Amino acid sequence: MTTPSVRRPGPASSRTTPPEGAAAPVATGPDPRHTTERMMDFQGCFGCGADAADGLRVAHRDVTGHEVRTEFTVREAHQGAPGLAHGGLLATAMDETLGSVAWHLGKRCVTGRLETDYLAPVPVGGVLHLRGWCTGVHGRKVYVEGEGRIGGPDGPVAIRAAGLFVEVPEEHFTRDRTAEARPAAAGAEG
Ligand SMILES: CCCCCCCCCCCC(=O)SCCNC(=O)CCNC(=O)[C@H](O)C(C)(C)COP(=O)(O)OP(=O)(O)OC[C@H]1O[C@@H](n2cnc3c(N)ncnc32)[C@H](O)[C@@H]1OP(=O)(O)O
Repeated sequence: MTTPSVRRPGPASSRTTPPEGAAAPVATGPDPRHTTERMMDFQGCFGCGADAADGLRVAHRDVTGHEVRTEFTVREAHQGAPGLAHGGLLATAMDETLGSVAWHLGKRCVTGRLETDYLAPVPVGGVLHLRGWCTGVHGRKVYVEGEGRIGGPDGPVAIRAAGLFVEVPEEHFTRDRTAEARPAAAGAEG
C-alpha cells in the first residue's frame, strides 16, 4: 500500500494550516481502544449512520494511508435551491470525510474548525465523490484537507475544504450533558 504524499495546496487558512514543526501523518487505522462498542457500533450518525432516517448516508468507500474516499448521493431532501444541493449539507458530507481521516490516524477527534470553498453547484441525483487527506499533526491537532468532485473521482471539483480536528478524551462522548442543555434558571446571572 502506497501512502500518498502530504499535499499542501488548497483552501486552508492560517488556522487550518499545520504550523512549523508539525509531524507527517502516520496511518494506523482506527485505534481499537477508542472504538468502544458505543462508538464503533453507533449507526445514528447524521453523516453516515444507517439508522439515521433523515441522515446523509455518506458511504465510506476506501482508505489508502491517510487518504479517505467517500460518496454522497444528493437526494431531493438535500435541496437548497430547486434541484441543487444545500451548501450546509455538502459541508456536512465533507466534515464526515475529513473527520474519518483523523480517526484513521488512530485519533479520537472532533471538528474544531471547518472551512469550505464552493466551486460549482451539485445537482440532485448526482453523486459527490469526496476525498480527504491529512496535511500534518501537531499535539492534539490534526490538520486535514479535502475536495468533492461531481459524478466521479475525476469529475469537476464542486467543493474544497480544510479542517482542524482536535483529539478529545473518551469522556467527551460519554459525559451526560443534559443539564448543560437546559435553559439557565430564571434570575441566574450569566
Ligand atoms: C472509523 C470511525 C470513523 C469515525 C468517523 C467520524 C467522523 C466524524 C465527523 C463529524 C465530526 C463532528 O462533527 S464533531 C462535532 C462538532 N464539533 C464539536 O462539537 C466540538 C466542540 N468543541 C469542543 O468540544 C472543544 O472546543 C474542543 C474539543 C474542539 C477544544 O477544546 P479543548 O479540549 O478545551 O482544547 P483547546 O485547548 O481549546 O484546543 C486544543 C488546541 O486546538 C486549538 N483549537 C481548538 N479549536 C480551534 C479552532 N476553532 N480554530 C483554531 N484552533 C483551535 C486550540 O488553540 C489548541 O491549540 P494549542 O494551544 O494546543 O496549540
